[in-house]
Parts: sequence; structure tokens; C-alpha cells
Amino acid sequence: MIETKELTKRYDEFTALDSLSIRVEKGQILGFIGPNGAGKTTTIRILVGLLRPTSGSATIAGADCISDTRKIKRLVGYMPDEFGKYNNMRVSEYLDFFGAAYGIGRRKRRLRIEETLEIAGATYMKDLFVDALSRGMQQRVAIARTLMHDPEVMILDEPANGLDPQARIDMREMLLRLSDMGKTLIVTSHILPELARVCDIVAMITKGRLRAFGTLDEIMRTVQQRRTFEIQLLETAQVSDVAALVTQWMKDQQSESEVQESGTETMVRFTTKLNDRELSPLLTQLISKGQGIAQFREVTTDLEDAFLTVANETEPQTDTALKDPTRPVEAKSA
Ligand SMILES: Nc1ncnc2c1ncn2[C@@H]1O[C@H](COP(=O)(O)OP(=O)(O)OP(=O)(O)O)[C@@H](O)[C@H]1O
Repeated sequence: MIETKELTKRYDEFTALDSLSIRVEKGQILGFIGPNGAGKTTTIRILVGLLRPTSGSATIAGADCISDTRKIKRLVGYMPDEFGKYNNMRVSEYLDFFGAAYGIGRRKRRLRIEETLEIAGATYMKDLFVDALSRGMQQRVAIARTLMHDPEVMILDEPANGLDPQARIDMREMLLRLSDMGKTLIVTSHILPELARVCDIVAMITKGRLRAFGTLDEIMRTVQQRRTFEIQLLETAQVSDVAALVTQWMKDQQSESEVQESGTETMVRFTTKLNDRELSPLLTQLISKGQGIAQFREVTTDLEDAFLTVANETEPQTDTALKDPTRPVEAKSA
């Protein structure tokens, strides 16, 4: 349904998007994830026919996003991050206005307003003023607006932005409902909210480049080849000894590992591709050397870690996943 090939956008010397190739099948939800400035909006603007790429191609349902923009506008519903200011306008008038902009006739518009509000769970908002709606309510109305011309593809820019936890859950259910209706969705996010879990495929992008693309399972499997362990010690004084011991042990095994001493905690962290059986002698050695070990545990990888790992493998200077001691980690005891 959606395909980009080597899509590139340059502004003079600066490359905002670098050879992006992705493919989304009909009815799939793509989670398009990346930090601020990664190139998500650039990609979307090209897909909806608002921006010309420097090179590469993009098609939606076979229509060319660059040369066939009339068809693209019929096929695609775009929900921007910003709701916009609409004073003194009731929800029904607001939807009527956008329906008219899409060239939908008056009678059909009335029908579509009912239908889209129903899908968005916003029927009760029909007579409310749009500028008095909460962010969560606005997002529902924005979904209804995006659905007015019954597009096959919906592109939602940061739909969970500014929503409270319950509204995020509601949004997640809404995305699934839209997918069940046969819509193909691209959902962008600069954070990794629960939304990513409903995505069939995920594209992770940083600095204009695609870092990972596949199902969440595939991405997690790639990332989990490298596991992170924490050794919790009893005394701060042991930290450097234990870090040195782990580093040496890994060298002896000829196994790649990144060992970090925590500056503030009595903790040593290391990454490894070894399995439990292969790692077990390390624990035995640490104990036999008399190190006071409180815990030896694996840090489980969640989606956020997956993103940081994928991003850091190509951008090693931003290793926030391991360095931020305030970051909560789920851990299990060995
Ligand atoms: N017209 C422009 N001229 C020069 N640089 C631009 C222009 N538009 C965007 N950029 C740059 O291209 C890069 C990608 O921007 P883009 O808006 O696509 O990022 P994004 O992933 O959507 O981020 P955000 O989550 O902040 O919206 C950024 O570094 C941005 O500053």
C-alpha cells in the first residue's frame, strides 16, 4: 500500500532524509519512531505530496506521491500534530468545513459527520465548541476529521502527544479499530508510548536514516542478541575491581563485552552475547574471589531499550540507556 525507495531529502548540504526504503501492506499499522529532528515529518510531507524529495520515489496504492498529488490527497488522510485554532466553531461545523474542503456534498457530509464521530467515540461532542475541548477530545475529533473523506491510508503525526495514560489507551484501541476497518496507518512518535505495541511493523529512524525496520519481535530479537547484566555490589570500593575482573574474564573468553562502572551506585553493568550456561563460570569466579555480591541480574529489554540500542549502535556517542542511573530498569534476580 505504501512504498518508499531510497527516499532522500537534502536542504543544501544538510541531509534531512537519507535513502529511506520502507514498505507497508494494506491494513498494517506502521510505527514510525524517531527522536525530534529525525526526519519523520519530512517523510510524511513527501508522502502526502507537500514536499518534493531530492531523489528516490514514494507511492501510495500505486499513485506517485510526487506527480499524482490529486490522487494522493483522496487516498490519504493526514492528521497533523497541531490541532490548530478554531474559535466559535462547534464540532459538527468543524467537520462540515473540512468535508466541504474535500468536495463532499452537503447531504453526504451530514452522514459522514455522524459516522466519523461514531468511529472516533465522539458523538457526544457534536455540539461542543472545538476550542473548549481537552487534548484527548480534540484528538478524537481530529481522527473524525481525518476520516471525513474515507481515506484508505491514514497518517497520524504524534497522536499520543500530550495525552494522559487513559487517553493513550483509548487512542491505542482506536488505532486497532481503524486497522480492523481495513485502513493502513502510519503513526509517528518521538517517544515510545504504548502505541508502538499495536503496530504490526516498526521503523526506527534517527538523523534521517533508517536504523531498524521490521516487526517488533524481529527488532527485539536483533537487540536481544546482546543482553545487559547488572552486578549489584555491597561496597563502592569493589566496583573497579569487579569491573576489571569482568573485563579480563570476557577477554579470556574472547567474547565482546562493554563493561561500565557506575559512578554513583555500587553497580557494574556489562553487555554480552553469551548465554546463561556460558556466563555461569563468571558468577562462580566473582564469588570465589570474595567479592561481596548482592545481586547478579539481567536487565530486561523493553521497546525503549530496543530503540536506544539500535540508535546507539550507529550513534555510539549517545549511550543514555546505560549511563542514566535514574532510569528505572526492570530486573530479575539470577
Ligand atoms: N525547510 C528546511 N530547511 C532546512 N532544514 C530543515 C527544513 N525542514 C526540516 N529541516 C531539518 O530536517 C531535519 C528533519 O526534520 P523533521 O521535521 O523531518 O524531523 P521530525 O523527525 O519530524 O522531528 P519532530 O519530532 O521534531 O517533528 C531537522 O534537522 C530539521 O531541522
